[in-house]
Amino acid sequence: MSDTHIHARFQLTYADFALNVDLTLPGRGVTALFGHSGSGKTTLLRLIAGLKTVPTGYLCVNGEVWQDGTTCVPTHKRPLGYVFQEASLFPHLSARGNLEYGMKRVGSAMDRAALEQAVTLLGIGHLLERRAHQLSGGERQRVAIARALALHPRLLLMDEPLAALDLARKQEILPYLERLHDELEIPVLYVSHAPDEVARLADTVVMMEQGEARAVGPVAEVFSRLDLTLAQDQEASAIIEGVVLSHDDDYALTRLTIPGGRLTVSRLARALDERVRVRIHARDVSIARDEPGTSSIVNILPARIVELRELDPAQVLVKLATGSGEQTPLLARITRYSCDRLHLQVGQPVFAQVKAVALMD
Ligand SMILES: Nc1ncnc2c1ncn2[C@@H]1O[C@H](COP(=O)(O)OP(=O)(O)OP(=O)(O)O)[C@@H](O)[C@H]1O
Repeated sequence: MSDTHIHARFQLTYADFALNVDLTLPGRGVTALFGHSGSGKTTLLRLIAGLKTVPTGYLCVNGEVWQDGTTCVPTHKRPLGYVFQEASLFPHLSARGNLEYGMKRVGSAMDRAALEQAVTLLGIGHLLERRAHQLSGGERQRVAIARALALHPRLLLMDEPLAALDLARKQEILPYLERLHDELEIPVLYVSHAPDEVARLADTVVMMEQGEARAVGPVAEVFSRLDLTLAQDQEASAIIEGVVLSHDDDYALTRLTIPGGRLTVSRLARALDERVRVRIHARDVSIARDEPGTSSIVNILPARIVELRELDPAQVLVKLATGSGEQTPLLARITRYSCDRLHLQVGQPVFAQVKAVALMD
């Protein structure tokens, strides 16, 4: 059976920094390289692109070895697309000119179908005759992504593609990026230090810390690990994948199916059966030992306590598992006082009261 993974093993030492990773990542979908500034995300991406090489490195992408002890395919021969923070378009060329310029480099290997598909995926058909300077930052970045995809890469690398954009431009481009994990057959490695972006776009997260991969796994799993800084942050939240089950137009509500259970949220402008990703902040979840009788809170979910972690003298973070098979992680941030008063313990069945659920877009 063919290998549908990315295997990447690199060790590198600079004067004040060392990178040491040995990763096996999915060969499809969006994998975020996530971490603080200086944790080594860009260095890792450059090693994967071959822009930086170390003699002991190993890289195999969906069964193709790009680097091992004897071979190191040079960057320009690696079938990859690279999107940088700033879209580096030629200002004197139109969007179309920029797309085709990239394709000329691959000569006979150029693939019109790939170009058409990239133009459609990024929604830039109506912008093709505009010069680069007549495009907004978000539109330029969409052209840059389409240009990378038009080369029919077998791996797409994106280094903080939204970092140079203001909030409005980010919102404009995010829906197009979201399509990447639904519609692209190739793997995408996406560098970001923004938890929101990662929660919304990525399937898998590699959490980088001081040159090492501190955690690797599905977004929902990594975001709910109490030993990682993500869960300890004020914005800590559980990420849940749901499917639209029904709408209640009378009360302006939508019911979602989530693994092993249901959630009710404000009316979503989404079709039935559509997949959605929601986040529930730890600060919006409280815990009751007994099933609350009359409550204004709509979502009261039976759950079990998986882990407790004291954040400071005042606060405790609680990891819960909800759903019939207890497969959906939830986080709750409560006072240490309440934790003691309720005698909360690992393994205990409780009720999670969810005050707010936010759609991830
Ligand atoms: N050519 C180099 N020589 C020496 N040190 C370097 C070199 N390139 C990067 N570094 C150092 O390696 C570390 C990791 O840098 P890197 O750019 O990979 O981090 P990052 O996680 O991508 O950060 P950011 O989010 O700020 O881009 C930093 O401390 C940086 O100063």
